[in-house]
Amino acid sequence: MLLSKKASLKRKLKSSSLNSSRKKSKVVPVGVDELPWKTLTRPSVSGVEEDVGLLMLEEVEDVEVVYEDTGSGRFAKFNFKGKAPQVVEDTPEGGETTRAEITDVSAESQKLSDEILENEGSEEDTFDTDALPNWAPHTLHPILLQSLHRRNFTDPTPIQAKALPVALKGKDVVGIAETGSGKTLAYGIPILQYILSKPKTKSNDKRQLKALILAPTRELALQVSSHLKACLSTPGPTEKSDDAGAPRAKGPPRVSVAAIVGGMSAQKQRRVLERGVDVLIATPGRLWDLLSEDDSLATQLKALKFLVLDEADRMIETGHFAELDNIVRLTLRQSREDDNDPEFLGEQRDDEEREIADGEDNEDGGKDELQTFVFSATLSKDLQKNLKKAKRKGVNRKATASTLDELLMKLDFRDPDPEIIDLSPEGVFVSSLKQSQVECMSADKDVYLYYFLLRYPGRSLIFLSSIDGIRRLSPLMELLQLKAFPLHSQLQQKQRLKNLDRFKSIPNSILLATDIAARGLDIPAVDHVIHYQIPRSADVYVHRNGRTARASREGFSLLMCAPDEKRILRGLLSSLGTLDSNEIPDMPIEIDLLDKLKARVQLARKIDTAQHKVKKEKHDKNWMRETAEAMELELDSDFADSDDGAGPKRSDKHDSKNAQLKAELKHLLSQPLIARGISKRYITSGARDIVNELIDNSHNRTMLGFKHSDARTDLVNYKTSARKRKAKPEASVEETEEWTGLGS
Ligand SMILES: Nc1ncnc2c1ncn2[C@@H]1O[C@H](COP(=O)(O)OP(=O)(O)OP(=O)(O)O)[C@@H](O)[C@H]1O
Repeated sequence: MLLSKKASLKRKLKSSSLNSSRKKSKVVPVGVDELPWKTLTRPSVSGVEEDVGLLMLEEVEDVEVVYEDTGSGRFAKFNFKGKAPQVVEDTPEGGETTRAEITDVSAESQKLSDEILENEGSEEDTFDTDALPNWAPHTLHPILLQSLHRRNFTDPTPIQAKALPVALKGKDVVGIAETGSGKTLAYGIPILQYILSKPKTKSNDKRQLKALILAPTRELALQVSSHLKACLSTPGPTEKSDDAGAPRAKGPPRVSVAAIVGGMSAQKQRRVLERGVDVLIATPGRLWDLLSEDDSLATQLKALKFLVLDEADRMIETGHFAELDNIVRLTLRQSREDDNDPEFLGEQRDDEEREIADGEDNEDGGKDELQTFVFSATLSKDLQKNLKKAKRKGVNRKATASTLDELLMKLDFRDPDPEIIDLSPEGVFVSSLKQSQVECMSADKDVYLYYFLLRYPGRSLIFLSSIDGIRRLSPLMELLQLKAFPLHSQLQQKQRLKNLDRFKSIPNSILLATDIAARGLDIPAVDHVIHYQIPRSADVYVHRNGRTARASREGFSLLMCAPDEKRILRGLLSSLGTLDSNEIPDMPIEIDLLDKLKARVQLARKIDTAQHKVKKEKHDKNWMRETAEAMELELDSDFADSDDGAGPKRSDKHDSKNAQLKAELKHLLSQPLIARGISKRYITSGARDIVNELIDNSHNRTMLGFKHSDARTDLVNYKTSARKRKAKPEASVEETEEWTGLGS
C-alpha cells in the first residue's frame, strides 16, 4: 500500500502479520510521521515507479491501518503494534508508551539523526579496503566501496582506471572508450566521491545542485540515474548482523540523485527540483523547458561543480543542439560568457594573453569551480585534436570543424589542456563481438530474420530505421508467436520503459527499436544485435553493436544488406577505417528451410493486412456515423451495410475469413521444421544422423536436424569450412546454392 506523507515523499506501508513476541506488544495510535520508517533499497532497473522523481522509498512494519468515517470525511489512523523504534526501547520496562511519549521520542530521534549527520564516522562510513585492493589507490568513500564490493566489481575497468586518478584530482576529462566499458562510473564515481566527502546535508537544508549530467535519450538518463543510485545504496537493516531489524535513525539521503526527462510528469519533476537535488541527470529538451520557468535552477547552474556530457556526439545529432547550447551557456562563469560574446568570436588570443585571462579566472575562484567531463564511445580523432589545439592556442571559433567541435569549444573546461583519455580499440569494435552479414532482397528480409530468430533463440535487439517499419514488423512477429516489443519515440514514455523492462527480464525476447536504443542502454546479456537496415552512419553502427558484447561478455551482430544498400555499407565501413565489407563474414543459412518459413511469413502478412483492413473499415464507419449524428444527417442504406439484419454484416464476413487464415497459420506453426536430409519416416535412415542429438537433448527445438548451437559458433565453423572449400575447388552445389526469394 502506498501513501504519501508529503506530496513529494512516497512511502510504502506494510501492514504485516504479527509474530508471537510482537503479539504481546501494546497497540499505540500514532501519527504517520511518528512511525518507524525504514529506507528501502530501490531496484536498479529503470522503471516507472522508480524514476518519477521520488527521493526515497520507505516502508514500515507492524502497523494496522484503521479507517474512520467522520462527518468531514474518511480518515486513516495508524495503530503501531510492533517493537518500538530503537530509541523508544529506552522506555522503562513495562512502562506504557503513550502517544505523547512517542512524539517526544520522534523529536528526539530527529535531533539524534541530525547529530549523526553532523558527525563523521557513522556505521556506513567504514569499509575494510583489503576486500577491494584494486580500488585502494583511488581512496574512495566507504559507501562507494561497499557498493562496488556488493556488486562484485573487484577491479576498475580500463577507462575507470585511467579516468579516476585524473578526475579525482579535479581535472577536466574527455573520455573515449568502447561501448559497455564502464564509462558511467568513470565520471559518476568522482562526482559521488566529491559529494560524499562534504559534510552531510541537514534535513531542513535545501540541497544545491552540484552535478548536471546531460544524456541524449530518456532511457539513458534514467539508466544513469539508476546506476548512480545503486552506488549509494547501503545495505538495509536486515542485511546487518549487528542490527536485529530495528529501524535506523531517519535522515535525508546522503546524496540525492534525480532524473528529469520528457514524457513523465513535469509537475513531479518540478517538485523534486524545488526540494533540491545534488545530482541531476537530464535530457536537454525537458531541462530547458523547466529552466525557462525556474530562475533558481538557472542560478544553481552557475554554481555547478560538475558538468557531464554523456554521448555528446549523439546529443547534437538529435536536434537538441539549440537546447544544449543554451544550457551550456548557463553553466559558464562570467569570464567565459564574455568569451562567447559574438563580438569576441573569431578573435585570436595568443598564449600569453590566455594565460593571464586564466589566471584571473582562478583568482576570482569562479571558473575553477566547474569540472567538465565529456564521454562517448565515438569522438573522432580529428575532433580530439581540434580540442587540444584550440584550447592550447586560443581558438578561432568560426573555423571549428563540426557542430560538436563548436559545442566542445564552448564548454567551460578549466584546463587549457583537458585530459583526453582515448581507449577506443584499434579495430573500433570490442574483441568479444562477432560481426556477420546476410545479403538478401529487401522483400526477403522478414523471412531471413524469422529464420535467424528461430535458429538462434536468445535476446535479440533489432534496429530498424523507421517507426513505420517497427509498426509493420510488430504484429507480424506476434502472429508468428515471437515475443517482440517495440521501442520508438512515438510510444508513450511509460510504454517505452515497460517494453524495455520486459525485454530486459525475458531471456528469449525481441526488441524492435529505432536508434533511440542505439546509445548507452545497458541491457544485460543482449545475445544478438540485428541491423534490419544498414545504419545511416558509422557511429550509429558502432553504438548499435555496442548493445551486445558489454562488460567483457560475448556478443553477435548481423547486418541485413539488400543490393541497393551495398554501396552505403561499403562507404560506412570504409569510414571506420579498419573494415571492408568483405571482411564481415556471411552468416550461414539453410536455404532449404527458407521456403517453409516463407509460407508462414506470407500467411502472417496476409492476416495482418486483412486485420488492418477490418480495423480501418470499422474506424471509417464509426467516424461517418459520428459525423452524421453530429450534423443530424441520415446515412443512406448502402452505408448501413446489411446492419438491418437481412444478411451477414460485411465485418462479420471479414472476421470469419480472418479466423480461417489464423487457423491455417496455427496449423503451419505447429508443423515441425525439418532440415534437408532427414527422413520423416525413419529418423535413422536419413543423410543426417539426428538420433544422438535427440537422445542427449542437444537438438534445436524448432528446427529438427540442427544441433542447439549459437550464432557465434556456427559462424566460426562456417568460416573454417569455407576456407577448406576454397582450398578444394570442388565445392558442393548445395553449399553454393542461392535462395530464389519470396517470389509470388
Ligand atoms: N568496475 C566494473 N566491474 C565490473 N562491471 C562494471 C564495472 N563498472 C561498470 N560495470 C558494468 O558494466 C556495464 C557497462 O557499463 P556502462 O553502461 O557504464 O558502459 P558504457 O561504457 O557507458 O557503455 P556505452 O558506451 O554503451 O554507453 C554495466 O552493467 C556496469 O554495471
